[in-house]
Amino acid sequence: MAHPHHLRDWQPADATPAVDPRESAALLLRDLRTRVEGLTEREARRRLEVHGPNELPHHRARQWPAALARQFTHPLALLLWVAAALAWVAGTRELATAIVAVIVLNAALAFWQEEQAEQAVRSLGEYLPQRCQVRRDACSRSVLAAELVPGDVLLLNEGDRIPADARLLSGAVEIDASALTGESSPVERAADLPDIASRPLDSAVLVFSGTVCTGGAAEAVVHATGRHTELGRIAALSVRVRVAESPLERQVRRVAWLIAAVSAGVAAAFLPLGVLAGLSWAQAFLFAIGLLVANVPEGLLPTITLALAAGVRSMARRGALVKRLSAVETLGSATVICTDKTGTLTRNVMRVVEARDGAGEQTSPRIELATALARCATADERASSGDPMELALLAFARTCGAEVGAETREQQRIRLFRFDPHLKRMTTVDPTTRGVAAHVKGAPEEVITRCTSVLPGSGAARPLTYQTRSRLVEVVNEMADGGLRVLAVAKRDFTAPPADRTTAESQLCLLGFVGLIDPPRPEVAAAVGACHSAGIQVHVVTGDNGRTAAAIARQVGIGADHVVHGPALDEMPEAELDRLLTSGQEIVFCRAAPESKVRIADALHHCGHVVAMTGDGVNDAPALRRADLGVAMGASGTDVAREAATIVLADDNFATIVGGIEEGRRVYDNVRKFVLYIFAHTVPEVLPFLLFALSGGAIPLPLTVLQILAIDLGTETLPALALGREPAEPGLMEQPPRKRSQSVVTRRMLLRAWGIMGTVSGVLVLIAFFAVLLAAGWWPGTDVVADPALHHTYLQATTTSFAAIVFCQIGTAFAARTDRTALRQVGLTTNRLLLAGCAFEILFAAAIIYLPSLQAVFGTAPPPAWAYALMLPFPALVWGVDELYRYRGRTRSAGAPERPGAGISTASRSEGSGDVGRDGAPKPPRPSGPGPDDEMP
Ligand SMILES: Nc1ncnc2c1ncn2[C@@H]1O[C@H](COP(=O)(O)OP(=O)(O)OP(=O)(O)O)[C@@H](O)[C@H]1O
Repeated sequence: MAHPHHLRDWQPADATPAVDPRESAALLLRDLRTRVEGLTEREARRRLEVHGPNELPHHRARQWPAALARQFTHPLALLLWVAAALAWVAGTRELATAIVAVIVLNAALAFWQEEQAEQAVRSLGEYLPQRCQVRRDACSRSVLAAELVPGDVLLLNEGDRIPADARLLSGAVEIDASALTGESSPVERAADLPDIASRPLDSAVLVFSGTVCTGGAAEAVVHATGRHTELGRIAALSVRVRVAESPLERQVRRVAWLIAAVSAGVAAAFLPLGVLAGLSWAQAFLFAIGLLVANVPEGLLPTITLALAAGVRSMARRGALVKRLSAVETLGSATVICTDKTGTLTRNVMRVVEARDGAGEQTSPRIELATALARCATADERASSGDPMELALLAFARTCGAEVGAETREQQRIRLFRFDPHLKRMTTVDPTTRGVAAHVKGAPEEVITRCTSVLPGSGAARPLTYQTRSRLVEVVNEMADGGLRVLAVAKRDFTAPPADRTTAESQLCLLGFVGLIDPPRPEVAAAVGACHSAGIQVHVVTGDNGRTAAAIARQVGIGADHVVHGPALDEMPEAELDRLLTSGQEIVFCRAAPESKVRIADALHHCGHVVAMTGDGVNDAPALRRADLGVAMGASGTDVAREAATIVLADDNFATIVGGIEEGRRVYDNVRKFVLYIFAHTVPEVLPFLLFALSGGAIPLPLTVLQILAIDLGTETLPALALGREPAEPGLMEQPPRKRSQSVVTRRMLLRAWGIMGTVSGVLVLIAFFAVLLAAGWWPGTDVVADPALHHTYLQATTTSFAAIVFCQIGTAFAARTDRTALRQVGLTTNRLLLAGCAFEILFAAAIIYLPSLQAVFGTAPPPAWAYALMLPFPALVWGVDELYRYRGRTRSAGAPERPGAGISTASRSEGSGDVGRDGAPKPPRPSGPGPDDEMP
């Protein structure tokens, strides 16, 4: 862009025009060099260059030096520092150095992992940039909030986040300024209120960036953007992303501490044992430290954070933006989804497919009906902005010959009583040739009760009789049963504008009904099926008619045997609601007020469910906050809902929630695989030490301390990380949801890690060790240090132990890839990272065994070739025994009675057409009962 030089040289800081936003609107417009019609697009671009983007300066969320320092000072690291100091004091400088190297490496790795996690969450903002409506070149358009400039005319609506500081020009809004002022009750702001407040924040004509519009509509002129706004000045950046510790991380931290305490205990116990076995105190001390260092699980926590962050990333790719790391995990344990209908289950692309006259008959629509629809709307067909339902109604009105231009409509309109989700109707008062008329549209039951006459397909209006009324109810039910959204349209003529809403909406003449079709999204039925086999129930909570909602629900396979009407829900006692929600039926809550969602979320939570609740409107915010997982609509939802929610669906699609649940389950599973793998090495590492101690020194130590360090902190790291990236296991979505209280470490996991894979590895390692020693003529009690020939054999034997553990851990890694299924089903090569990790593991081990410089440090000597032949089957043996254990588990559970939670899938399949329930109602998804997966005490 060509700019005069003086403009380009301007610093944004000096560029704010010195205006007083509290002067009169006319003066302010003049000072900002703008008009009610808005800036021109070209001028807006120019100003953007001058004032800079409407963004707050990014101060990095994390101060990296502090974050790095934390990695060196967390309790587990401190434990290692103590060990290093002790090693130094004991005179073993190289061990001390090795421990310090371990601390540094670990800190670097943890820092990098956390940085990655931060980055994953931070970048989410870029997926969902805030947009706002402005008027430019006299037309309304949607622009990025970051491109707003002083002088822009903002069009504010219910649910919008205020993107900049502005002065109202017309209209009135209700503002929630709690983010800025801490005041939680909404305040009234209107263009024509007197401005008598002492501080600008309280001014009745100003609105500020960072607050939200919870009701009403207004136009306002922007006077400050970016860091010149009040929000920018107080630098109270509202933190959108919370990186609080998740329950999973808390649990793992506990486990890490438990292991650290056990290792410290084992190390302390080793001291006297070692001395009894004939070691000097100094040597025993050294081994104790080695044991301690080897078993402190330093890498556990950051790796889990990284796994969660990877989950956040891949969910974002699937269209679900998660604002909190822990939500990934919560999603994986969801047991119930409460979903909206329009836009989530359906496509929100509406079309009028049926019209009836005031008597309920199918005739060609009269112009009165079309005119009422054209007048009673806020959408703009030409700009295709506004509610999709209204756009469909306008299109229909146009084909019936009505004038649907938004501009004339708004100019002529005398009053607008907005759509209210509680009243379920809206009304406008517009001029007619003979005076004025109130045009009403809304839910049929709300409108019919306010009618006293009907307009048939031809001829004059006639009184609404009792018979006609029952006929109308039948007609509406018939239309709704076909899945149509039915709206009633009515009008009343006045000589002068009615005084209030009640008058405008009384003694109406029913003009007819329109039925809109909104087909289900094609992918939803499969997603609902997936929920059912995963033991997840789906309830529908909608403001729409029960029959319409039930019809749509059935089309996508949701049970919908029980339809609960809003008023009935309001009167239902808590106990009955709890009973209903635990009955295992899938329920359609219809004509529900937004507050009902809070009640449903609370009741479900009370019954032990983990609830994902969707919402899009301002009134949904409390429910979104209250549910375990608030899910907001990214495309059609309001800013308010998006702020309150934990997850934002970029595409508003129900199927995306289910994708998120699968992702959450996968991440949780992978963390467990990773923990299993890390745990399994304990036995083959500790067993040699115990043998040495218990034999009273007759058996030389089969493994050195530095070799243990090389395994735990060298060869094993990459395969462990790779397990965190394992693809979803087959049958993952056929498992019932896990219990909310279930611990990551279960008894079954410990049995596999220590009892099966660990024990097998331990035995194999000792076999290899003794084979090398015995082959060279060693016998228990022979001193391997005194005899130089035997000493070399001893070095070869310990190296063989080291190599054997590496071999066994490769088998463990492959076994850990699956929790229940056979590895054949998972596929041997499906985790490329793991293959690479194992290759690294082997290269690293080879370097330690064969590079002379490393041989000196780690005390290694290349084992004889036949020892490798002996060890070659080790991976297959370790994996094979675990494979047998899993096989036994599968055959057992196949013989056992069906697990609860899988009930839903069976019910829905056996009854066909997704008609879940009836008598064979699905069981509520109860996570698997006590069994081998029993929680840790
Ligand atoms: N713009 C409108 N004008 C008049 N009536 C409306 C309008 N929008 C909705 N209604 C009526 O109010 C009822 C409830 O609408 P609301 O938007 O609250 O439902 P909802 O909860 O969004 O439904 P869904 O779950 O399908 O998204 C609708 O069934 C319809 O009868």
